[in-house]
Amino acid sequence: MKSIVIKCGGSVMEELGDAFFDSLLELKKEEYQIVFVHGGGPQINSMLELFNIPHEFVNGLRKTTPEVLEVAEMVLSGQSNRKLTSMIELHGLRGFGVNGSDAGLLKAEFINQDELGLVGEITAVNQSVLEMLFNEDLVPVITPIAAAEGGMKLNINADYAAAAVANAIKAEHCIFVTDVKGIFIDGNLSLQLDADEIEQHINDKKITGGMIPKVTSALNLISKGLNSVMIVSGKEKFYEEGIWNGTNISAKKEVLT
Ligand SMILES: Nc1ncnc2c1ncn2[C@@H]1O[C@H](COP(=O)(O)OP(=O)(O)O)[C@@H](O)[C@H]1O
Ligand SMILES: CC(=O)N[C@@H](CCC(=O)OP(=O)(O)O)C(=O)O
Repeated sequence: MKSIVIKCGGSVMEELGDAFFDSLLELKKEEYQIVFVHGGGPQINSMLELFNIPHEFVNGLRKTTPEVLEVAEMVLSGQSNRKLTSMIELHGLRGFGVNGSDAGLLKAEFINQDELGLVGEITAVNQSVLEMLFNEDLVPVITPIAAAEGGMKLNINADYAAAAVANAIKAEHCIFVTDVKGIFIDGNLSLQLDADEIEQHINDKKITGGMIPKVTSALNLISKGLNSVMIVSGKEKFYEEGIWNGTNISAKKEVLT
């Protein structure tokens, strides 16, 4: 069975349109098993501001106190997951929302508790939960909250969560859906970038902020043998008749002859 992991960022969640879902249905027709992992960073920020809870990011990861975790889970699981799962359902697929901490789907350990608080990295993915959903032709929609030892929950960056799922199920593709068409360098969309170029662009501060966890995850996946990783926009068709629109991340750039 071939599968595809689609990470949908909070930046674009409210703007997903028919074009995005047309691409999704095309992939479904090609018999890909689809798995969603979603974010919701901007929505968590808004809710924290509403509650007057200070928020802070360290290297692109949210510093997560117990209070922040409660709001993050409420927004991710209660709002972002619900919205995305409903939209998937409305567009003809059968979405099934699941929190990463349910049934040990995502297991994690602390990254650096002193610096980041309740933030984790995924150590294991319980594939039997996903297989059960695949067997029922359901599309899992996973919230990036994971279970740690002792029943504690940890907040996971959604890009990292998507990469961990793609790696675990040996997906053919991992697609990072965001609010831009792909990676822009000096104002131009890059159709393909390799590991060396990405490292250079990060050093030169041409790839910054929320794009860094995406490219880091992408390179990690490529190094583990995943077939293709793309950064695409959720505002348009990202796949049509075998053609991907966006930035392809590769280990080494193909030399076109
Ligand atoms: N070189 C780049 N090309 C395109 N976007 C970039 C680049 N460097 C940083 N970004 C930023 O990354 C953002 C996407 O990441 P993020 O806001 O975390 O989205 P998401 O919620 O989809 O994960 C873009 O909106 C853009 O502001
Ligand atoms: C640890 C950490 O940073 N977790 C993220 C989880 C959501 C996320 O990653 O959402 P986007 O994909 O929309 O950025 C957060 O709390 O914002």
